Amino acid sequence: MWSSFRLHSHSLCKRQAARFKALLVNMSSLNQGCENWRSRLFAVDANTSLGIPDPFYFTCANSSHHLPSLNAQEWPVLAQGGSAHSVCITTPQRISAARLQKALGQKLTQEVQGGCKVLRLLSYQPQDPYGSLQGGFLVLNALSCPSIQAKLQDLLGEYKQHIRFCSYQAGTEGGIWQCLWDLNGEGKEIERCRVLKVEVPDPSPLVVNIKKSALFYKLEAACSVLQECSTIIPEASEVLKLLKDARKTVNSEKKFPVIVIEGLDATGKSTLTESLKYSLRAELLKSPPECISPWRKTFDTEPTLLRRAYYAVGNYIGAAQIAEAAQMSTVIVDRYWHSTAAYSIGTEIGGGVPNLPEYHHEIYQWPSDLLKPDLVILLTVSDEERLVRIRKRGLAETVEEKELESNRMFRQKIEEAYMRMENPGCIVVDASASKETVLQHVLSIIYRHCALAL
Ligand SMILES: Nc1ncnc2c1ncn2[C@@H]1O[C@H](COP(=O)(O)OP(=O)(O)OP(=O)(O)O)[C@@H](O)[C@H]1O
Ligand SMILES: Nc1ccn([C@H]2C[C@H](O)[C@@H](COP(=O)(O)O)O2)c(=O)n1
Repeated sequence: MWSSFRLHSHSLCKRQAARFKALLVNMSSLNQGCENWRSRLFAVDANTSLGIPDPFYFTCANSSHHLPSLNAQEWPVLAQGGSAHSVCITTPQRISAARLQKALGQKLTQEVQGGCKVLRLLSYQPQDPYGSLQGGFLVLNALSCPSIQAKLQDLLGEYKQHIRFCSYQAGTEGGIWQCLWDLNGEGKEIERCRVLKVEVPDPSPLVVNIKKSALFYKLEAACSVLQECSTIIPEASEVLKLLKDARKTVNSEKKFPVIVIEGLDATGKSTLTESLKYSLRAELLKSPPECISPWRKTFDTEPTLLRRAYYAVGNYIGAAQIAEAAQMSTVIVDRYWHSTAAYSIGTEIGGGVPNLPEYHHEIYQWPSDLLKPDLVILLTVSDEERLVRIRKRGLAETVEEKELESNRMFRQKIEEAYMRMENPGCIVVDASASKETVLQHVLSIIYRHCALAL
């Protein structure tokens, strides 16, 4: 529709062209930010507990006619008479977009039950993956339910200025059609186009999303998120103030080694770091640093973008404290950058370990402006032993089998992400043995790597 307008406008007189321009402006607002929407590449994230083990990708027909059409059989919900709808968040302001993504996710999951699967959807324009990335959802309903579209339109009505709503239908020729809906007024269909098959795109929208909103490889990038949200979350200004104070006296030359202990919850980090502190007469620092921990709960309830910015800035505040402490003694750190990265990657990539980006991918690299430790130890224990330790600690008494299974996959993914970190990488230590055995094992590694006298 857009391209045919442009072609004809060449032959229009000035007045007609002006009227035409006004019509286009009108249409663009009607289309809810859907400029070039047909050239977008979509990624639907995996969700093992919803039975989608791998991500899948598609685009819609425009100039890329060489791509094959997606067959309705490839989306079984459509082939079997169910329905599919997508919601894309078009608001350009990233804090609002992140908060809307979280709110919509909760709303959709709560309100469209009964056979519906709400999957995370990301899309970008291939010529500008980072600048055009948008989040959203694909709602799959296995049951035939004619009222689902009306229900979704109703549910999404209050967000209509900030979203693009599409439905997907099986065509008589066996393909799939994407229909764009106008949520204003009568909720009319604006345009439809064929859904085309795409191979795994490079870069994957899922990875672009990690680099854009979950992992910050420069302090500046994390700070700008906290700055932007400081009007709505005053705690963000407090964190920035503490960062400024901490970095007033940064020592870049370490005189003593810095050793980081990493691992999943209840693998024995606190137990080991306390023992190391005593054995090595070292300073023990924790991450996030104590000075910002009063605001941890606040950021933990915020969307990924804000939450990870908080932890990232926490690492830089921690780095300033580490640098200072390393002037006087060996420093032991309970969690640091690898935790921020591994948990972000594990959370942002759906499904299991096979969906993680390959070894040596740039997302596994250390931020160039963050103080590097001399040694990173990753503690691992079996799932069974970890559960025993959690139960003994009394924090979680019962875990449903299904949840345990999906958590297991999640834990494996985080642990694998830890192991793929580079520069510095992690030395993996099986921490299933007794506390004393683990301590002696780790001490021997420290002596070997950090040239400390026995
Ligand atoms: N080697 C060990 N053998 C048996 N139990 C252990 C061992 N190390 C730690 N524990 C016990 O396991 C529980 C969890 O240990 P700890 O709190 O040190 O783990 P953590 O990794 O610091 O956990 P979190 O990250 O959740 O704070 C504690 O009850 C602790 O006493
Ligand atoms: N430097 C850090 C430290 C912690 N986190 C995040 C990762 C987990 O979500 C959580 C674990 O912390 P714990 O419960 O062991 O205190 O905190 C991070 O991202 N970066």
